[in-house]
Amino acid sequence: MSKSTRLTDDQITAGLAALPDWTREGEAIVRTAETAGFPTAIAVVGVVAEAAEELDHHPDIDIRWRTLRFVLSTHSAGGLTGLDLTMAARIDQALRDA
Ligand SMILES: C[C@H](O)[C@H](O)[C@H]1CNC2=NC(N)=NC(=O)C2=N1
Repeated sequence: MSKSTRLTDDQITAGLAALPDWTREGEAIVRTAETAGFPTAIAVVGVVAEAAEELDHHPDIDIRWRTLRFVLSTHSAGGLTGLDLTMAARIDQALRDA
C-alpha cells in the first residue's frame, strides 16, 4: 500500500500501539514532550525539520519554552497515512537523542 493512502481506523489503532506517546485527535495524531530547556527544544525542532524535508512530510510544531507539541496529518489525503506514523517514529527518535 502507498505511504500516502489514508489508513483505516483499525490500521491507525494498530500503528499507535507502537507509538504510546501519541494520541489521536480526529484526523491527526499529537504528541507533547518536555525537553531539558529551550535550546534543547530548538535543537529537536532542527532534527525534526531535517527528517521532514527528507520525507517531504511536515508536522505542525508548537514551541512553548521547553515544551514541544507536534501534530501530524496528511493534508493531501485528508487524514492519517503511513507517512504520519513514520514521521511520529522519527520525532520520537529525535526526542530520545536530545
Ligand atoms: C508538494 C508537497 O509534496 C506537499 O505539499 C507535501 C509537503 N508536506 C506535507 N506535509 C504534511 N503533513 N501533509 C501533506 O500533505 C504534505 N504535503
